[in-house]
Parts: sequence; structure tokens; C-alpha cells
Amino acid sequence: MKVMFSNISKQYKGKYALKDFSAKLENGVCGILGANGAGKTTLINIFVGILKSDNGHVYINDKDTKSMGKHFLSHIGYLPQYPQFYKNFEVIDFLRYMCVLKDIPKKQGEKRAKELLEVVNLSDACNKKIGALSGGMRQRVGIVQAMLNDPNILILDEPTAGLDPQERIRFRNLIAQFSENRIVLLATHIVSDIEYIANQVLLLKEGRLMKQGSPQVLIDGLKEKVWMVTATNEKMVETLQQYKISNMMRDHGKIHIRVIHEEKPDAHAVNVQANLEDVFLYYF
Ligand SMILES: Nc1ncnc2c1ncn2[C@@H]1O[C@H](COP(=O)(O)OP(=O)(O)OP(=O)(O)O)[C@@H](O)[C@H]1O
Repeated sequence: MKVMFSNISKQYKGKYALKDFSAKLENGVCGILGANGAGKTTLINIFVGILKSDNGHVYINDKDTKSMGKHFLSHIGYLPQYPQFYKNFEVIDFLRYMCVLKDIPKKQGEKRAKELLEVVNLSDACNKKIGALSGGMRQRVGIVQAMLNDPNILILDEPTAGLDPQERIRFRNLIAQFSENRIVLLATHIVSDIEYIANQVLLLKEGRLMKQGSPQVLIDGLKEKVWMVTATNEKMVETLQQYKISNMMRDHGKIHIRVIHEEKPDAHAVNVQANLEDVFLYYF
């Protein structure tokens, strides 16, 4: 599978939400990482056809999606940022309903729904009302509905918002599992959602693509730019004012400060291994 975004722009009231966005995606997990308001949802909405761009094109396997008509949707599975569920529906009835909307034949849909519920470990909740599920279980129902039509592009907009750490890890593992032979496009501002599973990361800032690459390539770009400074209270204030700080920890009366800076911030500063969170802070 190949997806190409070509020079996509979108303005709201004269302000760019997305400007000349171009990128190529291939099979695997692609994380779109950006702060609030960076343009992630705008990009996704344009991709799935909810929103029209002012300029630009999206291509799937070199075909312009504008020329693909309804057929385009058979490629797509989509979990929106704020999915709406019918709380009084049982899980299985909701999935049957989604099959109807997606034009999936009854028998095939039923089989697929049950298989997917098993994969996401929700078989036992099949006849539970959606309103009685936890946030994490509801998100898993969301991913099942997105996968019903066996899409080769799965699009997830902030899928782990509101999940506890255990559910977040479970969800992350599921996404990694679903990324075999398909493109998973995952928008988030939570670095840990993609740090370990993304093959490619797109850093989006104020509607523009700042940087793109594998997590390792992005991390390597910060080589010798992340430092550990051990400080006293007095020096801590000075360091906080002067530098970008990615972490701070007090330990036995000392303060360990993680500084992101081009040059050694202090004679005793020690160079440390960068991580994706440092990359995020460096560019934002
Ligand atoms: N319907 C709209 N009308 C006006 N401005 C909008 C509209 N939708 C989005 N915007 C603006 O476009 C910019 C990009 O918004 P978008 O929702 O795409 O960002 P995001 O990265 O998804 O943010 P978040 O992480 O908060 O969901 C923001 O400045 C936002 O205020």
C-alpha cells in the first residue's frame, strides 16, 4: 500500500490549519505527532473525505482519491477523535449496524465482528451494552468497527485519550498487530503512543511538516544535544530560565535536570541518549 499527500492546504478564516503538507506513507505504523492545534485532525478529516482541502491531492497507490468515488472508502478504516456510540446498543448489535452502514454482507460481517472481538479480547462483552463498558473497552469496540471492512489503511485520531496506562499499552500492542500489511496512520500528541511502534513519524507544527523519519533517525538527529545537569536550587532556577528542559528529578538533595541544547550547558554536564520525547520538545 502507498499513500501520498501532495501539497495539501486548508485555511480557516484566513489562517492556515495545514500548509503545503506533502508526505509519503508505506505499510506500517505512521505516527503524526503534533501539539494541540497542529493540524492533525484537519489532515485526517481531509484524508477520509469529511473535509475538503483548499489545495492539494491525496493518492492511494498512485490514484487520486477524488477520482475513486465510493470505492475509496473500501480501503479505509477510521476511528475518530471523539467516536459516538449508541450507549443502549449491545456491542454485537452496534457492530451489526456498522456492517450495514459499510455495506458488508450479513454473514460475512457477523463472522468478522466475532473474530475481531476475540482479537481485542472482548468476546465476553459481546452482549454487554456499550454504556456499561470502560473507556478502554469502548475504544477497543471502536477499533473493531474500524476494522470490520478489513481496510488496508487504518486511521486513528488520538485513540488513547482517556485510557489508563494498562489500556494504553494494550491498545498500542493491538495497533502494532494490525499494522501487518497495512498502513496505520495514528495522530497523537502523546509521544509514548508511537515511540515503540511507529516505523515512521511525521512531526506537524502549526500546519506544517517540520520533520519526518523513523523514530531512530529523529532521535539520532539529537545526538550530543541532550545533557544531564546536576544542580543546586539556585542553579536550577538559572538553568530553567536559560534552556529547554525535558525532565527534572530531585534525588538525595540534588536536582538532576535533562537539558536539550546544541552546546554543553555546563562544564559538568554529561551527554545522555536522546529519546522521542526530547525530539518532540526540541522541535516544538
Ligand atoms: N472548524 C474550524 N473552524 C475554525 N478553525 C478551526 C476549525 N477546525 C480547526 N480549526 C483550527 O485549525 C487548527 C488545526 O486544528 P486541528 O483540530 O486540525 O488540530 P489538532 O492537531 O488535531 O489539535 P488537537 O490535538 O487539539 O485535536 C487549529 O488552530 C484550530 O483552532
